[in-house]
Amino acid sequence: MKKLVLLRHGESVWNRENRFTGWTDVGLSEKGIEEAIRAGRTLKDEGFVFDVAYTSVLKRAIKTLWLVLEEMDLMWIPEYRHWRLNERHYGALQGLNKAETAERHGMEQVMIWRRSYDIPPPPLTPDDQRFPGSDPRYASLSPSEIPLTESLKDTVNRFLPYWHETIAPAVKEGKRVLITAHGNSLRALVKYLDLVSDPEIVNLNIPTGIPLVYELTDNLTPIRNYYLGDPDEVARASRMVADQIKK
Ligand SMILES: O=C(O)[C@@H](CO)OP(=O)(O)O
Repeated sequence: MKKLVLLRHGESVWNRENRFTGWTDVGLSEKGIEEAIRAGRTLKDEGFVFDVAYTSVLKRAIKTLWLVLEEMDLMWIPEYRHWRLNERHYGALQGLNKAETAERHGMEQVMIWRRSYDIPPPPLTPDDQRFPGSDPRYASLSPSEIPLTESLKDTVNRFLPYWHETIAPAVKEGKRVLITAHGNSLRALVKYLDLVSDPEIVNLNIPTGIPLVYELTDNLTPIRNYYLGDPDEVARASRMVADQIKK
């Protein structure tokens, strides 16, 4: 049996302000730092050890990884950062308050932008200062790989090549893998691993800073998954994510 641990970064400053974030590179809030340290402590107390870690090129996920590894006394293991693990690009919604956006456009529309599988939020224009085209960390990407917006389906499609080429082979080879990433990039991976249907994925919300453990067969078919946390607390935290568009 193989094990894989997924961890959404701790609360970010824009999570606290309830703003759509996407590829915006915001840091962790004080609470987010505490959540990451707690996640590291829990993993250590539960006897987890990692051989390698993967994260995005966004500092809220990188910092979460660092805090976890520090807490576990595993700062020496290899860490790989890749843009394919980034949060789903939120297009022209990036920076807007979620509840205010729902007031302006209606809950139903925002729910579609936020959670539908294949309808993306309104796109940025390439001259928008939020467009990541001139950010040096994306300099090696082809123009078609730099998003103006993304649906969850787009996120699945750009995440999976890295999963198949890099992460899955490491897990198959017996490496104990930790992935620290984002609410929607992890939803993309969960959708793929658990064969979640398009309508069902709408209801999946991943809370910040709570490790999600996957037990997998040698072929990486999921056997079961569970959060390392009190189930009531996990349910409450997931509901809070879902409710961010309510006032
Ligand atoms: O703003 C974002 O990038 C994501 C994650 O924080 O938000 P949501 O849960 O609304 O998809």
